[in-house]
Amino acid sequence: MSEKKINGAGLRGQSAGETSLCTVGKSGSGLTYCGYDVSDLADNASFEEVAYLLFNGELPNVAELAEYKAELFAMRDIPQALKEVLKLIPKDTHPMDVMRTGCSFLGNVEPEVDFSEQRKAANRLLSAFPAIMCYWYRFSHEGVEIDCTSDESSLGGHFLRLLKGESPSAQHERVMDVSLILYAEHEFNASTFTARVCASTLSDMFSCVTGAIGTLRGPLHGGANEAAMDMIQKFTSPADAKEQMAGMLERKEKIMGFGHAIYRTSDPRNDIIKAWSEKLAKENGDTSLYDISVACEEFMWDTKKLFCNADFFHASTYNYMGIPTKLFTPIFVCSRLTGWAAHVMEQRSNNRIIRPSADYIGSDPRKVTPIAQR
Ligand SMILES: CC(=O)SCCNC(=O)CCNC(=O)[C@H](O)C(C)(C)COP(=O)(O)OP(=O)(O)OC[C@H]1O[C@@H](n2cnc3c(N)ncnc32)[C@H](O)[C@@H]1OP(=O)(O)O
Ligand SMILES: O=C([O-])CC(=O)C(=O)O
Repeated sequence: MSEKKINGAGLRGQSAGETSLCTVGKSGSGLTYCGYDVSDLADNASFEEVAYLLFNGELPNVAELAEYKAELFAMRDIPQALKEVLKLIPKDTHPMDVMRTGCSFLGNVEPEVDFSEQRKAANRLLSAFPAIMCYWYRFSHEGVEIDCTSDESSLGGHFLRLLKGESPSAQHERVMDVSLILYAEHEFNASTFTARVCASTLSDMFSCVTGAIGTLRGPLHGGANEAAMDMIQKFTSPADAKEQMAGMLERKEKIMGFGHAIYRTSDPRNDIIKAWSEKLAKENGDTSLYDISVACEEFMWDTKKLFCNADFFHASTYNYMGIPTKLFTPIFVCSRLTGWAAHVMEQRSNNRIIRPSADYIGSDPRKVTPIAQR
């Protein structure tokens, strides 16, 4: 294999278009949605307000939010045909593959016929994703065919209710809301860029989102929250974490949940989700997972100057809320759908097909040797 080239690889540092949705590593705490700092939104808004903001460019007033939530509420159930498809998917399938199939199938039975339906398609997916995930999970793991509707007023609460079959505590509902806000949007990250490339061919919303789900699945992107959980669960104590991580670095293994393509010294989402992890740990009475996570953070900073990204403390936070590890990345999907769909709409509003060039590094021109002589 040729030596790895870093300069210019991964399009790093190159602008690939314009957006009015988000800045990363520029102003405020380092992450803004439509001009609002993410920490301000996490403290003072709900996920539905953030979804409205991303789709409309402005935060809703009381009446607009009530109307929007009623619209989402009415679309939470999924068609029977989709339930039948979900029932066929085996238990050991990765839930991200279930989300991908669920999204794609919904696009079969409720297609976005033309772009005048783009907002409806986006809201439909936003409302239906918790049901797609939980219907499959509860059927394949517990043999239960759940009711996909609930009277929980927030999408985060609705998801927890479908997952556990009971109303979540106000605190768990709030943590889920904050988590969904933190994951909602992040400029031209890999999955969003996938969605925009797909949109630039004038494809439909369901295709754009299906492609984005496949991209988010990888452990270098959204899949890192699940991978981080798998890692910290293996550590028996803070000291053991440091020792084992030293070995991983020596073997040149990637430590999931650390580092970032754009941020250089910290990810502004980390402080927020880390504080919730600590709060939940104390209330849980067993802080060991949190303490191990803090040891990992210290070790990575001291040895490599690498910091926790949004995914790392999400692992312990979700774990303290009793969420199964394999559903961590699908929750990211439920949130990031808002960013993806907003970018699809933005791409469509000023479109040119995305088609960069490549530097050719292959063979010089040559002739085909007849097959018998090769
Ligand atoms: C919500 C999100 O998607 S946030 C990202 C989630 N992903 C992860 O947590 C996976 C772990 N992290 C990584 O793999 C990387 O930091 C990425 C993919 C996030 C960013 O990749 P890049 O932009 O190439 O990172 P960057 O240029 O800062 O890294 C350069 C070097 O730092 C080191 N490095 C960066 N992150 C890590 C890490 N987590 N563990 C060990 N070494 C690392 C590597 O030596 C890397 O060089 P190499 O992989 O080419 O040998
Ligand atoms: O921006 C990135 O490259 C990855 C990321 O943090 C995100 O998508 O939230």
